[in-house]
Amino acid sequence: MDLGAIVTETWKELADERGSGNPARYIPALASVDPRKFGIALATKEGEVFCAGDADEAFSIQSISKVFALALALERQGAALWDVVGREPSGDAFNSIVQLEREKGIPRNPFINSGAIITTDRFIDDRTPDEAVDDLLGRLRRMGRDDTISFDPEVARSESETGSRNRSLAWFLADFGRLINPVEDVLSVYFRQCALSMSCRQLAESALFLAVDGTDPVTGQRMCSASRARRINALMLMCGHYDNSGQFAFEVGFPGKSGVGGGILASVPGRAAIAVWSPGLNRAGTSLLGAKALASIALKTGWSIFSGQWTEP
Ligand SMILES: NC(=O)CC[C@H](N)C(=O)O
Repeated sequence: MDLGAIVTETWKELADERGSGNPARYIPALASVDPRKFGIALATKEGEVFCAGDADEAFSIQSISKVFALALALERQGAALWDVVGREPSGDAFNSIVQLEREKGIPRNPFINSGAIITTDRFIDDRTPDEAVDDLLGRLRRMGRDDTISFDPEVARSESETGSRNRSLAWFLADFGRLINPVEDVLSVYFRQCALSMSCRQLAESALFLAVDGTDPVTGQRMCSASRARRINALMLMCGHYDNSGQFAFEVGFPGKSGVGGGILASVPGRAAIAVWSPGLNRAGTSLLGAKALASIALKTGWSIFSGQWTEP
C-alpha cells in the first residue's frame, strides 16, 4: 500500500469512532470545538504530504507548541537550559505540582507544564513577550509554509482567565529563583504559544526538522542541530504524553507530543512527520482517536522505531 492509501484507509477505518473520548473542558474556549473533527496529515522528507479528513482545518495545538519552544530555547541558551529542566519522565499529570517542591523547582522535563513554563522563560530571554511571540510565529510561518499561521486570542484569553494552576506553577518556580522574567510576562507568552492555531498539514510540515537532522528538508531552514533534534525525539518518546508516555510508546512506537486540543504530533526519524487531530482525549490528555490512528499507521508502514523492519535512512 502506498502512503496516500495508508493515510486514507486509516481515516476510513476509524471514522465511525469520531466523537469518542472527552474533549478538554477546563479551558472553556476548547469545549466548544466539534468533537467529531478528525484529520490526519503525513509529510515525508521528500516533500510529499498525504492528508485525510479535517487535515486543513486549524485547531488549538496547545502542548504540541512545547516542542517548538524547546528547540528555540535550546538555540538561545544551549545546554545551560538543562541546569534548570530535567530530562526524565515525571509519571505525573501535565499540570502536577507535587514534584516541584521536593525537587527544588527543577521540573522533571520540558513537556510538563512547569518545565514548559521555564523553557518559555528562557526562550523569551532578554526580549519582550511580544518580540518572543513574533519570533515563534515567524519561525512557524516559514516552516509551515503559510504566513497566516497565528494564535487564537480568544483561546489565549480563556486560558489566562482560568489559568490558576499554571500561575501557581509559575509562582512556585519564581520562588525558587528559576525564572529570569516576571511571572506574568512568561505566562503571557506561554498562553499564546499554547493557543497557536495550526492544521495537521501545517504541523506535519513544520515538524519535519525533527525527523531530518534539525533542518527542514523542503525549505532548507535549520531549526536546531542534528544532535538536538535527536534528543528532542528522545524526550518526546519518554515524556511527550506525560503519565501516558509508556502506553503511547507501547501502542505506537513513534516519538510524539500530545496537546489537550486533541492534536498529536509524531516524528518518524529519517522518514516523516505525522500530525493527527481528534478532540476527544483519554485521561492523560492524549487524543484517543489520534493515538489509534498513529498506531494503525505505525503498523501498516512498519515504521515504529522499535520495529524489526527499521532500516537506517
Ligand atoms: N497538555 C496540554 O496540552 C496542556 C496545555 C494547556 N495549555 C495547559 O497549560 O494546561
